[in-house]
Amino acid sequence: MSIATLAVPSKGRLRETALERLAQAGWNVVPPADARSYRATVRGRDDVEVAFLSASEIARELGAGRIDAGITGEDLVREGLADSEDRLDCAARLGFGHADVVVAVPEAWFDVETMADLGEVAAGFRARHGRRLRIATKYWRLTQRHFSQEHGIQLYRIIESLGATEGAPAAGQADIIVDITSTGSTLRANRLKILSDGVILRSEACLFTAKQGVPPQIAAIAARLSANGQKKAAPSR
Ligand SMILES: Nc1ncnc2c1ncn2[C@@H]1O[C@H](COP(=O)(O)OP(=O)(O)OP(=O)(O)O)[C@@H](O)[C@H]1O
Ligand SMILES: O=P(O)(O)OC[C@H]1O[C@H](OP(=O)(O)OP(=O)(O)O)[C@H](O)[C@@H]1O
Repeated sequence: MSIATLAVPSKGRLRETALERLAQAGWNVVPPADARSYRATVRGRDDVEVAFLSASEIARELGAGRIDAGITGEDLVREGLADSEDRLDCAARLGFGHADVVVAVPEAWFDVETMADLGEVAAGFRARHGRRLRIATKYWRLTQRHFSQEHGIQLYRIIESLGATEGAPAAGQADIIVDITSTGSTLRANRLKILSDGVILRSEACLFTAKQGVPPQIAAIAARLSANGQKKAAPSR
């Protein structure tokens, strides 16, 4: 059997739980002897190699076909790769790292509750303000798809935001935002509200694989992770 490569987040909020879930499914990742190394092994297995990469690098490496599987956030895969739905499968939803990618507008926009309302605002924006509606986000691909393809809204400008996106409207850098939210407290603190049909993606950590040519050892761990995830989602009474 040839060696399959599985990528796991090297840092950040997904790393520890990803390693825990793998261990529960029977794969104990053995940390590399040299802490600076980004390669590790799985105890008792010589048919798997573990690569520690950042969560967004995992999406890129899956897209490039350089790894057989990777645990990362669905938002990073859908945003990072143009054709991810055609090429990659979420082979196991892992039940952690939950975050929604949402469209949020200032709470003070009382008349704007839906994407259709926002479309009307966008259409009249230039006439009223002399410029297009500005959307601060780092999710430009998901934003374009949601606004242009799904809701037919074409008149807007994306302002690239790499941090503190929720602060952009108050700072006058943008009018509205597209960002992830988990507890909602950052949106509330910045007096932003989610549109009723403004949830673009409900993301969680997943084990991603290519749609075709999945090595058998990866298919096996995906099935165990998936079964364990379902047990967690529906605890017995
Ligand atoms: N409250 C949250 N804030 C940000 N990301 C969250 C939150 N909850 C879950 N996530 C998920 O965690 C993932 C990002 O993890 P993390 O922030 O550790 O990586 P990162 O630092 O963004 O990665 P990289 O270093 O590659 O940019 C995303 O898939 C995101 O959806
Ligand atoms: O809905 P909430 O629970 O408030 O979480 C959402 C916030 O958490 C994340 O930021 P974080 O402070 O973790 O920094 P990051 O953007 O660097 O990940 C994210 O970018 C949001 O701003």
